[in-house]
Amino acid sequence: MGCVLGAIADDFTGATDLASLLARSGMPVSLRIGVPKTPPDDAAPLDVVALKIRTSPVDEARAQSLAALGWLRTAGATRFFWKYCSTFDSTPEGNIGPVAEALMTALGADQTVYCPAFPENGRTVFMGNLFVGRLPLAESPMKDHPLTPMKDSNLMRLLASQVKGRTGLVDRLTVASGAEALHSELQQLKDAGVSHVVVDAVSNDDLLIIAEACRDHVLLTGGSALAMPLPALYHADGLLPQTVMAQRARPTLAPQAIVLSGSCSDMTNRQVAAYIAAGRPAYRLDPLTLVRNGPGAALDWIAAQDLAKAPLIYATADPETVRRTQADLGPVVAGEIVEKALAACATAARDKGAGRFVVAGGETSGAVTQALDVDRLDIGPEIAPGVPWCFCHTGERPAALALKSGNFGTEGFFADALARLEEA
Ligand SMILES: Nc1ncnc2c1ncn2[C@@H]1O[C@H](COP(=O)(O)OP(=O)(O)OP(=O)(O)O)[C@@H](O)[C@H]1O
Ligand SMILES: O=C(O)[C@@H](O)C(=O)CO
Repeated sequence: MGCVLGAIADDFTGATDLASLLARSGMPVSLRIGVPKTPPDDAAPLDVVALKIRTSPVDEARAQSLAALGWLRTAGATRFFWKYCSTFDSTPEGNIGPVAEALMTALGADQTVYCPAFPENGRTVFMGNLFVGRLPLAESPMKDHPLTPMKDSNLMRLLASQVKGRTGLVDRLTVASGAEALHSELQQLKDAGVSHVVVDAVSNDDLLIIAEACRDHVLLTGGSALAMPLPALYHADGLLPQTVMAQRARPTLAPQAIVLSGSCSDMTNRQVAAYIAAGRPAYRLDPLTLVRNGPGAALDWIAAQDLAKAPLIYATADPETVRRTQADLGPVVAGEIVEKALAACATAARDKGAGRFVVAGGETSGAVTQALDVDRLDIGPEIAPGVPWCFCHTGERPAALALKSGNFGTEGFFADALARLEEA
C-alpha cells in the first residue's frame, strides 16, 4: 500500500521525535532525510520527510516544504502533518506560519489547527500560552536559545506575526467538553474567517480529543504528540489498514561510538556535565578558536581516541558563554561554524569505524546526518519520550543514530542511549 499520512518536519530531531510517536501505533513508519530524489515507490503508510528549515529564509522553507508535499502526494498521502517544535521555536518571520499557509494553499484548506503541546515532555498549552514545565515559554530556558530565542509565550501573538490570515483560539474549556464541542467551535471560527486556530492541550487526553475532532482535516500542525493518536483514528476510519510494523532485522553495528553535542539547551548542558563527571573522554569545541584554526585539533583528538569509550565532542555552553561568542561572531556564523565542525567530527569518527552516533540538537543533527550521507532511517527503540534509536547505512556500513532534541531526555541520557542499544 502507499502512504496515507505524509508528515513534514522542520528539523531532524523533530522528525525522529514524530516518527517514534507514530511508530508507537505499531504501524510502519519511514523517515526520509530531505525530499527524496527518487519516486515514492517504497512509501510507508506513515511517511515523514525531515527538512532542515527551522531557521532558513522563509522562501526557502516554503519551497522545500512544498517539494516535500509534492513527493508525499505522489506517494499517495491524503492527510498531512506539519511538525514543528514543542517549544514553537521560530523567528518573528517564520517558519511555522509561512509554511502552514503555503501547505494550506496547496491543499485547498481554509483552516488549520496549531498545537505544539507534548505533555510527556512537560509542554502544555493553556489559554493560548505555551508552558515548559511550570514556566511560561518566555521565562523558560528557551528565552536563551542561540538561534530562536523565545521571548513571548502567547502562541496567537507569535503566529500573528508569521501569517497573513486571521488567528484565533479554542481554549481548554471547550477542548475538555469533547470532540463535538471542539468541532463546532472550529466551524464557527471558520465561518468568522479565522484560518489559524491555536488549540489548548494539557494532557494526552486533550490531544486525543483534538485529533478526534480534526480527523477529517487534510492538514494538521503541531508537535509530535498531536500526531500520536492519528494512526488509530485513520485505521478506525478505514483509511489505514492495521498492518503490523515489519520488524526489519537490526543491522549489526560496530561497537565504536561517538557523542556529538551542539545543543546549548539547559538539559543538554546537564547531560554533557553528567557524561564528563562519569569520567568519559570529552573535548570542548570553542567557536572562536574554530574560526581562527578550523576543526583540525578536534579531528586530531578523535584520531587519538579509543572510540569504544564513546568520547564526547561538544560545543554546548551556558547562555552567558553563548552570548559572548555571539557578540563576537554573530549567531548565524557561530552556529554554522559549530555545525560544520561537528559534521567533520562525525565523518572522521565514521571513517575511524564508529557505528553508533548520539547527537544532541536539531540543527546539529541536521548537519551531522547530512554529512554522513544518510537518506533514510528506520525507527528503532525509544530511549526517552520522542528520542528513538534510528538505523541506516552510512556509505557501506550500517549505523545507529540517536538524534536528541535539545531539551529531551534526562541527565544520564548519553550513557543511557548507548546502554539501550546494547539491550535492543
Ligand atoms: N558555544 C556556542 N556558541 C554559539 N552557538 C553555538 C554554540 N554551541 C552550539 N551552537 C549553535 O547553537 C545551535 C543549537 O541548535 P540545535 O538545534 O543544534 O540545538 P537545540 O535547539 O538545543 O536542539 P532542538 O532544536 O532539537 O531543540 C546550533 O546552530 C549550534 O551550532
Ligand atoms: O518538538 C520538539 O520539542 C522536538 O521534536 C523538536 O522539534 C526539537 O527540535
